[in-house]
Amino acid sequence: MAGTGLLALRTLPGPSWVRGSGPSVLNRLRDAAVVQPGFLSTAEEETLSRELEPELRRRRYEYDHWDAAIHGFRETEKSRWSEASRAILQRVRAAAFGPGQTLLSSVHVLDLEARGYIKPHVDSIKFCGATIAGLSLLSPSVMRLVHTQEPGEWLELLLEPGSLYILRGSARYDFSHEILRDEESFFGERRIPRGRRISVICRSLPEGMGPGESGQPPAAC
Ligand SMILES: O=C(O)CCC(=O)C(=O)O
Ligand SMILES: [Fe+2]
Ligand SMILES: [Mn+2]
Repeated sequence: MAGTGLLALRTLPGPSWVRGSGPSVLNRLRDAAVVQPGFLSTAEEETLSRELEPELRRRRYEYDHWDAAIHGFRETEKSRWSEASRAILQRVRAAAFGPGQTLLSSVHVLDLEARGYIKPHVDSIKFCGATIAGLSLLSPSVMRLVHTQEPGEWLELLLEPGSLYILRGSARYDFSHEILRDEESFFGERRIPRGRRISVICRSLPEGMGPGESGQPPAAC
């Protein structure tokens, strides 16, 4: 019979929605790249998608330039929300941000179609502060983080619908992040078929910048 000690050893590498190139990077990013599966209830997922759908549908998917980070997407910066959605966003704030952090006044809503994807990038340090927190709706996806100086160091996050991810500190500044396209959408051996995915992303303002001084952040921050 296996003792509890052995069981603990076997499950040590971390939660089943985070994988990495090794124990050192998993340990270092333990609090910097976080996934909370099931953060949203089914009712909350529906509240958000019902509210977002009509606004998104007015826009056309963009494919843009060969060097753009995001392909097959439409997006909006949303600052007016229903009361039910405001309560959800308040929970995100409490879960992801510290009391000293100010958030960008509008929330980034990104709709990736089934063949849409996001190439590796680091969010602009001019417009975004130390913390990025995103809710995922509709389709699961895999977010990959790769160290910008040490490409052998990586992390993969399994983002199920209803999950919240948080990137802060080193995960946000020292690693690029990307959302894998359908053909490459694997979490380890496990195939994660990509459908349409909507993300709702809250970001902190760069330190020392008041809410009125942020200027106009670019569409994809
Ligand atoms: O869709 C997401 O969760 C991430 C989007 C992203 O990386 C960005 O807009 O900079
Ligand atoms: Fe990003
Ligand atoms: Mn961006």
